[in-house]
Amino acid sequence: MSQPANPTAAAIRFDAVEKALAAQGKGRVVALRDVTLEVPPGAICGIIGRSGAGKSTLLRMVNGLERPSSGTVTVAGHDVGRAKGAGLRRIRRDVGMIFQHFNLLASRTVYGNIALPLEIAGLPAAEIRSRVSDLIARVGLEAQAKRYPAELSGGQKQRVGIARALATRPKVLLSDEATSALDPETTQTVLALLRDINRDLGLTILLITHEMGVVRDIASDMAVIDAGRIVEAGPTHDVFVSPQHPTTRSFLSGVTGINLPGFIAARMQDSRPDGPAQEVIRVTFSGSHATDPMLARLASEMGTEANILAGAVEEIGTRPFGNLLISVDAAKGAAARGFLDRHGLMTEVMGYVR
Ligand SMILES: Nc1ncnc2c1ncn2[C@@H]1O[C@H](COP(=O)(O)OP(=O)(O)OP(=O)(O)O)[C@@H](O)[C@H]1O
Repeated sequence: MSQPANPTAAAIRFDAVEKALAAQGKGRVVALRDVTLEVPPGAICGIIGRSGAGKSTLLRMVNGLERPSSGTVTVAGHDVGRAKGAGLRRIRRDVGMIFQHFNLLASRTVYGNIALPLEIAGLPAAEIRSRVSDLIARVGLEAQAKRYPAELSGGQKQRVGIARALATRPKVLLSDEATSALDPETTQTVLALLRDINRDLGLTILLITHEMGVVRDIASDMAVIDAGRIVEAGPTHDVFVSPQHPTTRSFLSGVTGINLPGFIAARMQDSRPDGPAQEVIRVTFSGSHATDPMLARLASEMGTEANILAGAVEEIGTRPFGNLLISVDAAKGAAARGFLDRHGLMTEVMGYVR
């Protein structure tokens, strides 16, 4: 078996991973196909996909809950798929996990839940006390330390989950839809906590989600999974600016503030109609580009008036990213796009309206 040239370079690495599962009545289901993906140390990597795309299967391979049918999964250079016994336990200590429904023990307090993995690992009582106190402070639950899960809000429960996952000082944190059961405001506070942990502890985070907003708000890198295949991957900013795959685009249309007004969407058609029509163009820009002067120049230099239909500027990481939907006279569409492209904006024809 060939080994990667520098097996420690990536925190997590999937090499040509396939996973076939025996499904009742359906024969074999191929959950993952030829998955190759590298997560650099210290990255926050978001994996997005629809229900059944294979996200959970992919995540569960990182702590050995699933083994590849073929291919290799390594964590910090250790082959998880082939590890057994003490070797597998050692890898699992390096990999913490948090869950959508928190998976806390109802019979234990906040303190007791966080202490559990340390008790299992057999740490001395004094060491457990000191570590748990530090973790409780880190996740901001000092006032709740003696409470039971039933007395906590969803956000507080997830904080306990995060503290428990960090107890064994892992190198990697896996997040299985950790904010899916939370309201938008609580989601933001939990994502902020994960960002702090990533920054302060240098922890690599691999998270799965079906929400592009989560990827936008936290992930430095992302991959899109569709029917068991990685169809697109790269730095989050780059994927947002220039999505290549239809699945990525469909996920993006929900978050980038570029949904067409209903009365236009209803009249859109794919091909240019005969007679006068408007071409609807998506304009994407990143960095410090300002579109206003560019649209003014489009009018003054090209004689093409653009109607602004929708738009939003957001921040991904620390870099601005903008999306604008405009319409121009279809007869001048190609020239307008050429002008905007030449000036560093990216354009794409969305369709036509009469
Ligand atoms: N234990 C299993 N036995 C048989 N098939 C399975 C098993 N687990 C998952 N599958 C199948 O593998 C495919 C991928 O499932 P997986 O749970 O990884 O997707 P997912 O993207 O996490 O979906 P969701 O977001 O709904 O949890 C699906 O077709 C699913 O039905």
